[in-house]
Amino acid sequence: MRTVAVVGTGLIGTSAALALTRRGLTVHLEDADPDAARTAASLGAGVTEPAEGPVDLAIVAVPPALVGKVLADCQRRGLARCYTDVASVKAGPRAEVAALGLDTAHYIGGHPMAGRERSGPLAARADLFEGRPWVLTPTPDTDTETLNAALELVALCGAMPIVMDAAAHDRAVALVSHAPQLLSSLVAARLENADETAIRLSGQGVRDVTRIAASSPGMWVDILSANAGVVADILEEVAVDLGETVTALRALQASDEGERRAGAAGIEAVMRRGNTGQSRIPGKHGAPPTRYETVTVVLGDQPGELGRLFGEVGALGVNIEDVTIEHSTGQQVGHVQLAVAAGVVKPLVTGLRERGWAVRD
Ligand SMILES: NC(=O)c1ccc[n+]([C@@H]2O[C@H](COP(=O)([O-])OP(=O)(O)OC[C@H]3O[C@@H](n4cnc5c(N)ncnc54)[C@H](O)[C@@H]3O)[C@@H](O)[C@H]2O)c1
Ligand SMILES: O=C(O)C(=O)C[C@]1(C(=O)O)C=C[C@@H](O)C=C1
Repeated sequence: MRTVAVVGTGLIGTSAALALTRRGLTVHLEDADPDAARTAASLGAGVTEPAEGPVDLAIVAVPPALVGKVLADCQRRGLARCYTDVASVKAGPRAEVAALGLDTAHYIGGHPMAGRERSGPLAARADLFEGRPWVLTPTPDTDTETLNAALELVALCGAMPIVMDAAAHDRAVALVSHAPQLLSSLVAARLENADETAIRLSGQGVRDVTRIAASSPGMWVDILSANAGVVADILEEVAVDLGETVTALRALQASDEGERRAGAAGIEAVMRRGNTGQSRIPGKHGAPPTRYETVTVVLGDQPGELGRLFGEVGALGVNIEDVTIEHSTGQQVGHVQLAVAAGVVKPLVTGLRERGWAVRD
């Protein structure tokens, strides 16, 4: 594959385009909003000039409800030999593509399971898809060249292909993406009118749970409209759990000791079920979940400190598996939590302290 067109140069389109240009492919960028395409080009994601002939693959990266319409336009123009999309729901776009009588042999549905709570090209990252699952939903009439082009796209973006049926995909993402999005929004919604003194105490817990509550409402109405029934079923089950949790909490306040014990058992049960569910989430690259240790470094809020820290961790021969940065309101320092393999904690802590870093015990 040498030439690609990205139609829709928002977060996902531009991230894919950046990954592909870095691999030496020629990427042609277009968007209904010319500013978005120009911005993506200025980031090095490709060129805004149209291709002279059909490109090898066109990636339709527009909101889910527009996939059918935009694909129809691309196929009418003969933009590419093969087409894919990246929409967060798969059955709806596929039904629309069929209803519009489009060429289904040269179109394959796709969905990278990576994103951000921000939209637009400026939020794009070339490494957004690295190590992440990327679902492909071929049908019996998908032609082999199209499947291969999509597999090559996934590989070039550093992601892991997962072939699934569109309906099974939609049921799965209802559980691991769509319901969690609404639950995050519901938790964040409690903060809407909360007292400022409470908000100022926000630590990492509430930040972790509410990060995706900053996502685009318009995009999510579009996504949830195409998967509403399954998501509603999951939230109904959550509502039952919530009811039981409230009952357990009330019991914890009872004067009767037996009732209090039952309440504690109820809360412990929900915590344990949560532990079990959380531990099933795969680690990097789809590998079994790995237990990393956390080393917390206190960092002065000055330019370049983070880069210097990462450089020195690298010089100590330690691989950073994940990183979380916690800034407390009104503080001039941040806490950088480095997730590293358990075996390297001791030498890392010693090495960093020798180099003058404040490492928390
Ligand atoms: N945001 C995420 O976390 C995420 C993750 C995976 C997949 N997706 C899916 O990727 C797709 C794009 O999402 P995004 O987050 O990049 O959104 P975005 O809002 O950042 O970008 C969408 C872009 O599509 C453009 N567009 C709209 N109509 C168009 C048209 N008719 N022709 C050409 N361009 C048009 C918009 O101008 C915008 O630049 C969606 O289908 C979404 O479901 C999103
Ligand atoms: O991490 C985020 O910010 C996301 O929005 C990612 C996320 C997800 O739920 O995992 C959101 C929707 C997409 O369809 C795929 C990925």
